[in-house]
Amino acid sequence: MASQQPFVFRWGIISTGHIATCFVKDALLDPRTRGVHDVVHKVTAVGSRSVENAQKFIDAVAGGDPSIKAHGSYAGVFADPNVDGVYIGTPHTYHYLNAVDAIKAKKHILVEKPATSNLAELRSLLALAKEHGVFLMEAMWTRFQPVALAVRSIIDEGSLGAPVMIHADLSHDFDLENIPKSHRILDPHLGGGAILDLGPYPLVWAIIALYEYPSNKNSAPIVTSSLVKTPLTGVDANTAFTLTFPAIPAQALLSCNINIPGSGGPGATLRFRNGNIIIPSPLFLPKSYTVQWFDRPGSGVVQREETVKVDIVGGGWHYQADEVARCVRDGKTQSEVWGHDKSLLAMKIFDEVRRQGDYVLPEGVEQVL
Ligand SMILES: NC(=O)C1=CN([C@@H]2O[C@H](COP(=O)(O)OP(=O)(O)OC[C@H]3O[C@@H](n4cnc5c(N)ncnc54)[C@H](OP(=O)(O)O)[C@@H]3O)[C@@H](O)[C@H]2O)C=CC1
Ligand SMILES: O=C1OC[C@@H](O)[C@H](O)[C@H]1O
Repeated sequence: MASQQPFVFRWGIISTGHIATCFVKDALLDPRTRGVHDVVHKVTAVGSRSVENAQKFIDAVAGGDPSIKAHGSYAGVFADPNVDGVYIGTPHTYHYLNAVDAIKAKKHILVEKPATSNLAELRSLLALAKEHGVFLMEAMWTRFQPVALAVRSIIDEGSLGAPVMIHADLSHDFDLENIPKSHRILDPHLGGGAILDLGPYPLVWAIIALYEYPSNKNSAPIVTSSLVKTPLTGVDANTAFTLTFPAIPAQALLSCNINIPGSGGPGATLRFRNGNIIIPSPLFLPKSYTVQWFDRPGSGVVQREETVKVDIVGGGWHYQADEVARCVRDGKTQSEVWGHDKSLLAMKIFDEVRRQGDYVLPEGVEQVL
């Protein structure tokens, strides 16, 4: 019997910065190196604000592959008939406009985190995607990685009981004093600051452990937040936020910082009635997890502990690409793992965190209010 051919997904890449490089390197890896046989990825077009940069990117990241077309505009990629879907790797505050143009050209979309600058933009984008019948997913790569999938099944299996509290932090020292104020992490016009850039990662673990927990029934949490802004540009440098899920009941205590390194301790501790799950740093790409079981519920005395290490070939961005290809192949317009409800929830939380911390994006940045 002839073996079934894998589904080929043809990507157009929007922008040529850091994350676009990471994504394309992973997309070009042979999927069989991660045990994937049903989908493959082809990069057929790269769009940049300059055609020279697009070609340089193809030369540097894709070995100058002559089958990849260099476009001197993003619009060129949206109009390219050899593109099934686009990967959008521009700064946060461009995601909405870039995705709108792509949707109107009937391209499927994988858009970097955070999906948009605010909730209103995302609602508008999803309505447009629905109207045009295209697939759209926020690139929440961590949710598709082996550790996240394993943690989900350990929680489902039930021996840890109900979640009670999760602690999660992602910190990175961006050397704020020595980077230009126009850097995307500092510039409020680009949605700079900790919450929009790093916030999605502590949040993804709260979503896995609490929002997805069956008794929560997909309810949105109550949010509190506190921000310390950098005097350099006024964006949030240190952000703490809590999420309370009354239906479980359980809480998350989350933080993100752009002017200190990670603590070196666990990235996240998921605390249950009967034990803990410990996720090492960095929270966006954990390579192991530890499960602790107490001798009896609530005792805190660890009777058994298991650490599982995972091997990842590549940078870990390809798992989300596989999800996009499979969903499109199967005629879906959203992922069941990282569906629109989760991106909407994230934007709702980030809006509220910014509102309580009085972090207002400059006038004209948000396209929909
Ligand atoms: N999933 C992950 O692990 C990561 C995700 N990200 C996300 O990716 C996005 C981009 O981050 P990153 O790649 O680090 O950023 P970079 O600054 O490295 O790249 C951004 C690219 O966007 C394009 N661009 C379009 N308009 C502008 C503008 N006004 N200013 C600057 N660049 C512009 C440029 O490409 P060109 O000149 O070719 O048009 C530029 O190279 C962010 O939303 C971030 O949240 C970032 C890092 C890691
Ligand atoms: O998504 C991300 O993960 C790693 C961080 O260093 C980066 O700024 C962020 O965008």
